Amino acid sequence: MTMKKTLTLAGSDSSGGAGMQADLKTFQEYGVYGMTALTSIVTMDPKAGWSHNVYPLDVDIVSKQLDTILSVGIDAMKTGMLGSVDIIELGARKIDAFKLDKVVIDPVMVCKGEDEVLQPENTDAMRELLLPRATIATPNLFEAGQLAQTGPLKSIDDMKNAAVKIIELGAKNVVIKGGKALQHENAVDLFYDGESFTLLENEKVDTTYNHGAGCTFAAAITANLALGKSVKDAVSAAKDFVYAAIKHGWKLNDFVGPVMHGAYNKFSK
Ligand SMILES: Nc1ncnc2c1ncn2[C@@H]1O[C@H](COP(=O)(O)OP(=O)(O)O)[C@@H](O)[C@H]1O
Ligand SMILES: Cc1ncc(COP(=O)(O)O)c(C=O)c1O
Ligand SMILES: [Mg+2]
Repeated sequence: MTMKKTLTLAGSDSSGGAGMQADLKTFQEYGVYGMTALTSIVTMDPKAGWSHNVYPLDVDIVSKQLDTILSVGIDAMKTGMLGSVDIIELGARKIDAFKLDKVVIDPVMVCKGEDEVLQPENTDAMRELLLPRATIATPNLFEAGQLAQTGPLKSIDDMKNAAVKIIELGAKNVVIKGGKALQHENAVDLFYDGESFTLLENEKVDTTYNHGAGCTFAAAITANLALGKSVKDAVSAAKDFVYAAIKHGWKLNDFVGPVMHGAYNKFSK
């Protein structure tokens, strides 16, 4: 039996809901074979309100993981938390060297519940080196404002303006996640392919158990691309997948509630 193969170049979320853990759980739900190049390890401090610490890995270790995986070959890839500018540069070089053409860039800058950009120096490198190589970029509202350098996005018109800038910066497609952050009765995402805008909407689930939603969404897009869907269809399928995951989000402890990565197959099919 042959399987479609996917790569995630991402960080480890020790609490299991986001990062490469979310990616692998999502790939499994789609029946694609997931491989991981780990960039950084994130720990949470239970004595300090679950505040996050990021430990980037040495770029040589990341490079060796990528060589292992790319020697096998992949059908699609995603990036998540990248850890350092060196790792971003490495990712860009490998995308070029292996002519990777289904590339989902999830430009992770913040973790939910944290209000600071974890590694500000990475933002410029992602804008300059990864957007031009993106089949699709999947920023949340905050990240889209940072990449497009428009300041905070507060409306769908602001999202459209930022989407145009992100395409000008080189991404072939972009989906800006309005999610919970946008003041709107629904959870609205804006998809733009450089020609027309499409709004993806569903009910806004009233929950704080949404840890890992963005990673799960980007991983679902990646899996759908690997399976041969068009970019637009992959995004639309991923939106339904992550909606179910959020709807069935659950409490892990007093600080965090992850999405239920497998909820779509369990409850919505
Ligand atoms: N409360 C919610 N109800 C329904 N969908 C949501 C909710 N929060 C986020 N989403 C959706 O989940 C996906 C991930 O978005 P978001 O949580 O904003 O990303 P991130 O985790 O990167 O900040 C998007 O499709 C967004 O619209
Ligand atoms: C390793 C890692 N990647 C990505 C994220 C971002 O997760 P989300 O899907 O909630 O945007 C986090 C947040 O904790 C993380 O720890
Ligand atoms: Mg995110």
